[in-house]
Amino acid sequence: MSKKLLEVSDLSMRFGGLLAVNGVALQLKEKEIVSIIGPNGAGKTTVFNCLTGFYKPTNGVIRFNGEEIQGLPGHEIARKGVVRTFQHVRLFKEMTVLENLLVAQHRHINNNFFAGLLKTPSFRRAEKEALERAKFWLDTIGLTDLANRAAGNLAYGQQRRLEIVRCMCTKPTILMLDEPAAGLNPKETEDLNNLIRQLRDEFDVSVLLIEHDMKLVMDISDYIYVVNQGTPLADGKPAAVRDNPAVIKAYLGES
Ligand SMILES: Nc1ncnc2c1ncn2[C@@H]1O[C@H](COP(=O)(O)OP(=O)(O)OP(=O)(O)O)[C@@H](O)[C@H]1O
Repeated sequence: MSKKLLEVSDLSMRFGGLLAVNGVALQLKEKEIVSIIGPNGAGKTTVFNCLTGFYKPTNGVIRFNGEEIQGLPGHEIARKGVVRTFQHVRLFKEMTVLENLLVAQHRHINNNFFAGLLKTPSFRRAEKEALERAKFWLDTIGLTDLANRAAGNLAYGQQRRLEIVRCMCTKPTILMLDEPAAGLNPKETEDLNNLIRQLRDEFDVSVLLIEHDMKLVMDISDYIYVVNQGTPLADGKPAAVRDNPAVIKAYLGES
């Protein structure tokens, strides 16, 4: 049986009078793709923000590899191997495509100020490895020819893919994607679907996905959690969730 990586129980987040997340529980096992879905404002991104240390949850336990991580600062959670993309593209748009991937690895390269200043052999080696890793990921997503282009000048779908491999440069255990298909055309969404599967199959990441594109969610997810107004509504395998009357009602009730 595959190992549980992430275990969340009774997670709540209150903003003043608003209980944005109310008793959410979820699990993610090794090499699984798990989605969180729900109508607009359901609390999905707030769950991500709690898991990645952007918010300190009001209540609940978040275990990563058995260790409680709720309330830890974001950089510590990222260092443990839990990394994310955002709902809106957050690349360094003025920097080149390649530079965006190098910056992501600064922690590995610049870990010692004097080593950097003196360009010691270990520093040079780390720099070389970072460059090789960046080139590898550019090749994987077919952006090698655009390595020296400003990231902001890439097509939107390319920017989305670049953001994902920027996370991969830090060798994550859990990759969290917040609406990665938003704004993509059907071909780009298909490419995204293949990329996520490739990352899981070849690079052993486990994926937590927030997504509104139901075709993608139903196709790619091993398991789905549905939240509505901050509260867990249903969870199960894609077919069971798709046919769940409460889920259908929550979505149809939205329009
Ligand atoms: N920092 C904050 N301060 C106050 N309220 C917030 C904050 N962040 C989120 N909220 C509120 O919490 C609720 C849940 O928002 P959240 O962004 O988590 O929903 P979502 O399910 O990700 O929505 P969408 O699908 O539209 O992105 C909303 O009512 C939102 O206005």
